[in-house]
Amino acid sequence: MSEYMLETKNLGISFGGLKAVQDVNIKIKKKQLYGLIGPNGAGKTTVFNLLTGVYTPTTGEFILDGENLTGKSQEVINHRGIARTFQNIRLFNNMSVIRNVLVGLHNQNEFHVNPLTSMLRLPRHYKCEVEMRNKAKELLKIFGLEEERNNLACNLPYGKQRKLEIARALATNPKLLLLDEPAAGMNPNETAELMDTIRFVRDKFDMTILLIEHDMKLVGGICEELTVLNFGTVLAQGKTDEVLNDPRVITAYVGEDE
Ligand SMILES: Nc1ncnc2c1ncn2[C@@H]1O[C@H](COP(=O)(O)OP(=O)(O)OP(=O)(O)O)[C@@H](O)[C@H]1O
Repeated sequence: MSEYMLETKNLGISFGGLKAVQDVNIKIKKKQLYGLIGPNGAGKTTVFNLLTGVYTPTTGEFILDGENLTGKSQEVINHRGIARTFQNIRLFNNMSVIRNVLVGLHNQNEFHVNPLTSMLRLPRHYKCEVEMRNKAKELLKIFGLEEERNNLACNLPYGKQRKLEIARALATNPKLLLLDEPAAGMNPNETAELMDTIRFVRDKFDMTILLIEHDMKLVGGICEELTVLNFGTVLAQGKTDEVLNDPRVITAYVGEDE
């Protein structure tokens, strides 16, 4: 069995003539907290879109826990174990907090009930509903959202909406969690709390986490290894401290500030 949860091999995609992502090779060990960083427009979100089936790679492949998922649909990829959050939060705003998590749980085989059982409201249907609500409550408790479970998602403060998005992604029982700029728009206190939450999720669920982030404090604080993208290709890769001190990486970011 592979020691890696995710391997990408020469992953790439072109849009018209533009090679948005090219020859990206990343290996993420099981239970690792791994960062994907790089200046604006470097191709980070495009890599997430490739790994979740939003885009089909033009070149290369990606393997999750030994299974090649290249070319599979978004639903299949999610079922096989990749879940994500988005740069701009995408919750079901007019649903309650708990409903948002229940939507994620409905995706799981464990909770699949024969449609006839549901239609006829047979005991199995109710048992499943109760189990799902309990599971959803458990998840909300972990994220400190249990008290607000019946509020509308849109009424949660920003930091809590971010947490709810992570809870909903976890409800699909993934092997790999992709977080797209989880600290975007957060103040330093919220960011510090989020760092604790991400570490906790990794430890509690033995989760492998790949995150895109611009906040270097967060990246340096929690990521064990990094890949830096620049103009769609890998600029540097390896242990976080070494990568962040790599002169090529510093130059790429200085260029961004100008
Ligand atoms: N569907 C698409 N059609 C055409 N070009 C695209 C498409 N999706 C992404 N691109 C291009 O791919 C490049 C990489 O964009 P991407 O959003 O992945 O960068 P990023 O590193 O996530 O940037 P940011 O940090 O600003 O979010 C950009 O030049 C972008 O315009």
